[in-house]
Amino acid sequence: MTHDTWAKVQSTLKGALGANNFSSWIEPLAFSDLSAGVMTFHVPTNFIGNYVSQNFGDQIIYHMNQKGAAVRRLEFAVPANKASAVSAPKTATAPKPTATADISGAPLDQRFTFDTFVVGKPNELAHAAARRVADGGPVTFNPLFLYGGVGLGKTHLMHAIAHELKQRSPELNVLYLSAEQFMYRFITALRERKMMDFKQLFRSVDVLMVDDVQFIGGKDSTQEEFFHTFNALVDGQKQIIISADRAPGEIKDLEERIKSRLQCGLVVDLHPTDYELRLGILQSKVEVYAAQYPDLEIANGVLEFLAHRISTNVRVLEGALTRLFAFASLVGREITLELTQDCLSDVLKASDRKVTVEEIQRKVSEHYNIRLSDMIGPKRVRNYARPRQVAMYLAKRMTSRSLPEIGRRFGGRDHTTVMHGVKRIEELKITDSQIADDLELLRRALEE
Ligand SMILES: Nc1ncnc2c1ncn2[C@@H]1O[C@H](COP(=O)(O)OP(=O)(O)OP(=O)(O)O)[C@@H](O)[C@H]1O
Repeated sequence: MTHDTWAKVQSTLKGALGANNFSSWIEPLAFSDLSAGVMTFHVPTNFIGNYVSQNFGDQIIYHMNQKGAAVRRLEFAVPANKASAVSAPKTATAPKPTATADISGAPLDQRFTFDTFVVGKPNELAHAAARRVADGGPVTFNPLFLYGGVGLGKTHLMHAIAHELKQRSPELNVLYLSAEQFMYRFITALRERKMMDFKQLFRSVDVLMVDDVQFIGGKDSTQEEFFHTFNALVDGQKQIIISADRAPGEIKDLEERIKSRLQCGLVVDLHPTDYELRLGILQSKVEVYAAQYPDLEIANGVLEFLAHRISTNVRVLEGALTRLFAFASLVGREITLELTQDCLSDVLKASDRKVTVEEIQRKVSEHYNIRLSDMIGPKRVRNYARPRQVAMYLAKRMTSRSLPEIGRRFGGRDHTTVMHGVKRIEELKITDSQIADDLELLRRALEE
């Protein structure tokens, strides 16, 4: 019977989580047992158990209960024959999922601290506001509302605040959870008729952090409960920190009264990263990797290349670097530009800003005030040759075109000519500040 229920829940989860998430996280779970409200799964590794417990635990419990199985808690165990292969503890227990059972929120990522957060122009205000809240003391703005696009550091900053607050005042009751978890807890409390406990629980915290609050848009009863929780905490001078992917006023299907409450404190946004911030983040991550892979060398220009080319979000940037280091260590080679382009061709393609070689040629000829036909044409006088090399360099750096492809677009030149041009500009960039300035200006103009 329970096997059938689990099979049904699996198919619900497949729809809810998407095929990729499903095959990565839910499929590896082997249902083992359900007794006294504890549902046990066998998992291939503790990592999977922990991840599922943190990210999908509440949903699994919710759907199991919806389908009539009384589940209060999940447990994940690595079967004995596999356990010897992993060093982590044998079982991973889900954070107690019922709202009435405890006050634990979602776990905090130990890596998300202020120390590891790189500050640049796009996020300096959000960082300063987060620091202020993390300093504790009297509540000056309530709530702190952080918003910005995907992967720009909202969760990182929230966890950093939580770590800092807990370190300064271990007695503080800091609760961090996603809006989705808030909803699941609320629904569970309703179903189990434990709303009083739920209310008490949420009103007893000193600091409440709710991530991705846009999730409650359109969920009327959750909004209502969130509104009351919010008011009670603000009245009690408790700090609230909220994040969302957009400004309060722009959250779809969110009641006006909630929008206006969310705007009462300090609303700050994390802007999309700029080149300098991306480079700073890459440099700081490389320091971490350097300790992990002491034998790996990274060639000059690789980080700059990645910072140019991957501008979608920090998560993608980090993922690219992780992959690059893993790949280089497998093949035991230095991380060169070529290796980077090989290893990350799909990521680079996906985040291609779609700057074309033609655009580069046009911008460069305008910049140096020469005719496009002269830059592409056969003349070798320096007035044309240098801008041509600059354009070749930018084409290599800013597009995913290969050397022969670039050569073809420069009047059918050979790939070795392009390679020579790229190398020459790389050298001049260091010795000739005029060239370095030109490159920077052109890059910015092309990125716009
Ligand atoms: N300024 C930064 N310095 C260092 N790491 C950063 C910075 N900004 C983001 N990151 C890293 O990028 C990844 C994504 O960040 P995070 O999860 O905080 O994004 P988010 O804004 O909450 O995204 P989402 O909208 O998807 O929830 C994390 O690994 C985080 O550590």
